[in-house]
Formats: sequence, C-alpha cells, structure tokens
Amino acid sequence: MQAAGRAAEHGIADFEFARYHALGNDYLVLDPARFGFVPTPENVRLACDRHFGLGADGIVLGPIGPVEAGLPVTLRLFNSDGTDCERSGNGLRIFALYLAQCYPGDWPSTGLTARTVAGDTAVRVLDVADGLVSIDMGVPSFEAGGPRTVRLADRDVRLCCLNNGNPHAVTVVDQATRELACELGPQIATHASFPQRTNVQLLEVLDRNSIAIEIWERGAGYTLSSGSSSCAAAAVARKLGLVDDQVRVRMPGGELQLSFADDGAISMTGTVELIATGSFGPALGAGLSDPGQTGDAGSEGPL
Ligand SMILES: N[C@@H](CCC[C@H](N)C(=O)O)C(=O)O
Repeated sequence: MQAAGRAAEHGIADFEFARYHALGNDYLVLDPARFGFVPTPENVRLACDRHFGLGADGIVLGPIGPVEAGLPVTLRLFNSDGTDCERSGNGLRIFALYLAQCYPGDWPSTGLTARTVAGDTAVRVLDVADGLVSIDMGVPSFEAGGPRTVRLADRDVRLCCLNNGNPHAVTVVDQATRELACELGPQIATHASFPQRTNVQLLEVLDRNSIAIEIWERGAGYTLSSGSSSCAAAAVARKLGLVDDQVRVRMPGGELQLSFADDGAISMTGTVELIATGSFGPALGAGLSDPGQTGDAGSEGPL
C-alpha cells in the first residue's frame, strides 16, 4: 500500500482519516487505501457534523486509483451536506499536501494534476513543511448577458455570476460582514434562478491589490475561506476594472495571494495545515463502513 510508508517519515502515525484546513476551510481526507468504502451522502453529513461527527466543511475522497508520476490523480469532493462538489480550490490544495506528506514522490518539483468531474487542475506544493500550496484555477467563465438582479425577501441584489469549475454569484458591497453573508447567502444560494444552487460571495474592494470577501458556500453554509470563491470574487473585481493583476484576498480565516495572467487565468497560493489524523469511533466507523445505507451518490460501496 503506497500510502503507508511516507506518512511515518512526516511523523504521522497510521490512521483512517486526516483532517486538514486551508485558512479555516476544513476538509476530511478519506483515502481509499486506508478506508475502503465510498461514503454515502448520509455518511458525509455525519462525518462532517461538528457535534456528532468529526466536523468539516467537506470531504476529499482520494486518491482513487494509482498514484503514478506524471499521471493525473483522481479524487472526489463532497460538501458537508452530502452533495458532490465539482471542484474546490482549497480541497485540491489540501489533497496535494496530503499526497506530498503520505505518498512517495518529489511533489515540490513534479507538481500534481488533480482530476475531478470538473476536469484537470495543476497543483504544486511549494513547501511541504510550511504547507505552502499553489493552484492554477484557470480562466473563469462569466455568465452570458452580464450581471443580473435577483429579488430577495426585503431587497433586490445585483449579482455577477460565473463558473470556475463550480458556480458562483458575487455581489459588491461597501462592507463585507459575516452577518450580511449569513443573511443574504442562504437566500441567494437557493434562489429559484439557481436550480443547481450557487456559492455566494460578498465582495469589498479594499484597494487595487486587495479585496475582502465573506462567503456562503453551496452545501456547506458560512465558511472562513474558500479558494474558488476567492478566484470568483477577484475575477469580478478585475472585470469591473477595480483591481490590478496581483490581488490579495482577505477572508476571516486568512489570506490567499492571486495572480492574473494576461489571458485572465488565475493562479492562487496560500497555506494548508494538517490538523489531526485518527481512527473512527465505533458509531461513526460502523456507519461509514456500511455500504447498505441509502444515498443518492449512486456509487457507494466497496472501492
Ligand atoms: N471550499 C471550496 C469551494 C467548495 C465548493 C462548493 N461548496 C460547491 O458546492 O461548489 C473552495 O475552496 O473552493
């Protein structure tokens, strides 16, 4: 089993799950080599529950299949509500650090091509010890027709909508606050005009090289940071001509540094940290290893 040896080199004992955070956006990493079942949506909800489970904004399930130098490595991402997520900037950065800590290979020099349903993403661990990880998020695709206005319970909100692997709706505000994100976020995320739901960002432009955002994630709710949200909000600020090509994104959990290429492609760098590794207790472990549970993911069961 490839995963076994390398973790010990980093002082990591044998484990069933690893819990990481990327600026407060926390994910459980479930490695099929250590944990043999695809979790059902119910499993995901329980594992991510902050009172009855381990607690996380989502789950990274991978690597699925072999890890071979130069070949894409496949993974799946889940939101804490049990739904699948196409791409997560922080989730992929976490996955890259996990591989660098637990799988053989010179990850800082080779980098990683991470494969999800949204396609392939290049991720590079710049410094394993410091957990510094950079990711190429590509060029976001803006919704045709420009900004739109949606009617909420007590106000109209103007949104700029775009997709960078997953959907985002950004609104520019004078001051981005947690309270406003928690008030507007759930209404916008589930608005009838977004049948697939959407991630929501409040964007406050601080100066030409920095923005502050507050985030309401589809399938996870209020989060302390988000990689794809950072890119979405910065791309909107750039499209509006409010920022230059280097943008620092300030979030409650910390900061990400973004760089725009001439064609609009975004690369993003920031830290990731291993919080803990461990084994599931009897209740959670039994639930997680029971492939008979019902769910809508369609592919539960032994890998
Ligand atoms: N935390 C993520 C974004 C996760 C995506 C999301 N909740 C969805 O359903 O699209 C990130 O860092 O990008």
